Amino acid sequence: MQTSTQTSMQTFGSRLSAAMNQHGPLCVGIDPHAALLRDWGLTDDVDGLREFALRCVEAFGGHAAIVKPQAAFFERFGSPGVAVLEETLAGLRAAGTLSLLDVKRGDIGSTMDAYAAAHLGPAAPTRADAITVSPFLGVDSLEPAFELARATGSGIFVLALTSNAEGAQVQHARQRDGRTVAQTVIDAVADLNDATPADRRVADIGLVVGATTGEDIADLGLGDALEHCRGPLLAPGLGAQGATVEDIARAFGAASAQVLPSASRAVLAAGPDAACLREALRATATHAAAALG
Ligand SMILES: O=c1ccn([C@@H]2O[C@H](COP(=O)(O)O)[C@@H](O)[C@H]2O)c(=O)[nH]1
Repeated sequence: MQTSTQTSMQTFGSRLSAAMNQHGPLCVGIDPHAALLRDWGLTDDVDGLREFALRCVEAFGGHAAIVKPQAAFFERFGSPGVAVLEETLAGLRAAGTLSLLDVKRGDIGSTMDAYAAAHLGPAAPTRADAITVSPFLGVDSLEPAFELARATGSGIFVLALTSNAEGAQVQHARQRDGRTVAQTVIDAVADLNDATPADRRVADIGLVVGATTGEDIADLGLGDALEHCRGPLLAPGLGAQGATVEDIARAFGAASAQVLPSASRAVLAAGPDAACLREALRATATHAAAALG
């Protein structure tokens, strides 16, 4: 039986869809690389990290469909860096902006339960509206995260076809039934999203499909499966990794309306001025909206 909280709770898919309509289909990353800290005139330490991350919150909060802090760049400073991550996520929440924490978690179910609680639990210090997860211990091992996401109106993005060339070693491999590993992940997510109302632009469980994977989508025949999975398709690799929004539109075809291109360095290079960062975000989001329809 549903509780009154569950019935009144908005799903992640509907919140994301509204944000994509309002701000354009773009996910902007907060990736405080050492080189970017230097370019912004900041020190490569936790003070520099905090200044960088809070400047991004100021620039993107209220202006982006969704913001994706990359956990690794915070964790490299240990617990003070994680405290900055908590502050960053809280800042985005206060601005009413969706957050997607890129942590790529994946483990046996009993441990996955704890990872889910750490990032999707209602009172967790590093809670986000959505997280990235790795399915390579089996998509079913991620069930505790799917379950908590359903209970809290959060989202999950499952790695399927990543933007790096090395991903092919695993993701293009074929199983006994002839399907690639990538296709198995996409089909499993389609099953999870099966009950999503037909009028919803995107469902709650998404996939990560790199913006750079256009030829692979075609060669592996994944276009239809991506469209039918109904989930948002996070497409990292825009800009710094060489992909353009036109590449994305060509590669994803009929699934283009579900695509959420993601750019970090390409937008962050406009810093450190918050107005310049916001302008770079707006220009990229406008371009993406025009290309993806
Ligand atoms: O397949 C993947 C999955 C995740 N990422 C992450 O996205 C950003 C990309 O940053 P750019 O500066 O826009 O290249 C980064 O956090 C990656 O870890 C990805 O690139 N590909």
